[in-house]
Amino acid sequence: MRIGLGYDVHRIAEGRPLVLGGVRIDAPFGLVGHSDADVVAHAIMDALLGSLGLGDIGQHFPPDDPRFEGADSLSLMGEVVRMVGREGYRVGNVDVMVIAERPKLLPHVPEMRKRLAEVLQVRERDVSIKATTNEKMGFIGRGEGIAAQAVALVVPSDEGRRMP
Ligand SMILES: Nc1ccn([C@@H]2O[C@H](COP(=O)(O)O)[C@@H](O)[C@H]2O)c(=O)n1
Ligand SMILES: C[C@@]1(CO)OP(=O)(O)OP(=O)(O)OC[C@H]1O
Repeated sequence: MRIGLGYDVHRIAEGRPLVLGGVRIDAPFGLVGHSDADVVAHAIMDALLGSLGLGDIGQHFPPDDPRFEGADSLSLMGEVVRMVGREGYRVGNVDVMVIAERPKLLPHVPEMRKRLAEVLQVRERDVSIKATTNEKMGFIGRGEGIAAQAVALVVPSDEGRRMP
């Protein structure tokens, strides 16, 4: 079993879509990025890559590469899951902390878990998404950005899956 850590942050702007954990959230603002700027997906991808010493997402999906302009981060995550598979591992579980002053994310967590579990090829209970505000402090507290932290465990592919 191996563990990895991921972190990402994107700036908030009006007129951009807000996509978190693969879910389009109705909000008067979104996140700025070359891709869809899904910080939750990006933090998980970096945690998975880190668990196996495979570098970071920028190495695999360069932010200046036109192929990734407006990219759906869940489809990039699918590629990372395949990389994990090629190393002889599968995803065990992931745990994510989203730091956002607004909007309220709790109502969207079940859908995020569902979408992420499909791509990560795990049970929904193996995808944990938690949210916190920054108590109005700093750039997140002022509503200038949203950040996410993730840890991921990967286990050898031939290790049996525990029954639900
Ligand atoms: N964007 C957010 C932030 C927080 N939550 C939920 O509210 C709880 C309290 O947050 P505090 O920052 O005041 O501790 C938190 O535990 C989450 O359940 C949320 O849904 N969306
Ligand atoms: C996935 C990528 C692709 O451009 O997304 P970005 O929106 O540029 O986001 P960032 O977290 O700054 O860098 C990761 C990139 O590899």
